[in-house]
Amino acid sequence: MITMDNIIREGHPTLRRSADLVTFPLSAEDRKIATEMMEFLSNSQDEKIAAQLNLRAGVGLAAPQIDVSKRIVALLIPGEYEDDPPELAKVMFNPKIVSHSIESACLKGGEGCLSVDREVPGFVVRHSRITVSYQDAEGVTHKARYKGYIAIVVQHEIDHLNGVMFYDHINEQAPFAVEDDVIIIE
Ligand SMILES: CNC(=O)c1cccc(C)c1Nc1nc(N2CCN(c3ccccc3Cl)CC2)nc(N2CSC[C@H]2C(=O)NC)n1
Ligand code: NI
Repeated sequence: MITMDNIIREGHPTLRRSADLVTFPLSAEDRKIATEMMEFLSNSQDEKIAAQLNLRAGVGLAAPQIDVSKRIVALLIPGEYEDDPPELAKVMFNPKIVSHSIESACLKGGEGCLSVDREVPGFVVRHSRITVSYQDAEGVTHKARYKGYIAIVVQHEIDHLNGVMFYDHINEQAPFAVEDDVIIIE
């Protein structure tokens, strides 16, 4: 099971590496990694389990964050209300943004990262809409379009596969300065 002890923190070189493509059919190890990443996100969002295991909540996790330099991303984005189904519950292998809007967006609250044990204030400006190509656990290639909060999360996690941290996108001189056409997501 993945706990915070398995999550590497900024400064660890793996976070700045470009991760390797996953080959198919999946090895038993890669299948296990994907399952455990999803289980971590679920545990991290469960108040009781997160308290017991001292987990920080996350809606996305990339394999490099558990020191596995492979192009695997897990996403678990809850629905609006407690008993709603998740907005997105998916493991993507070899995800790639194949097209995106000209329009940009950012989270009003800024971004947090399980590998960053500090608040880094500032708007992280990203594409507001993206089209992602990825493979599922059977190696079947899919294309999906995302917008809003989900698009932001997917971009944050794909960044991890390319050694990019969210604060690389923050304007140091003016962290909250944004062009007037950037969508600010509540
Ligand atoms: C510094 N300011 C802030 O963090 C920040 C501050 C305010 C608003 C936002 C929106 C912020 N930003 C932000 N909030 C989140 N969560 C909201 C709380 N939630 C959660 C918490 C508890 C239970 C269940 C859940 Cl679901 C977990 C997810 N997550 C991310 N990111 C950046 S993209 C990947 C994603 C991630 O999983 N990070 C670990 N950013
Ligand atoms: Ni992160």
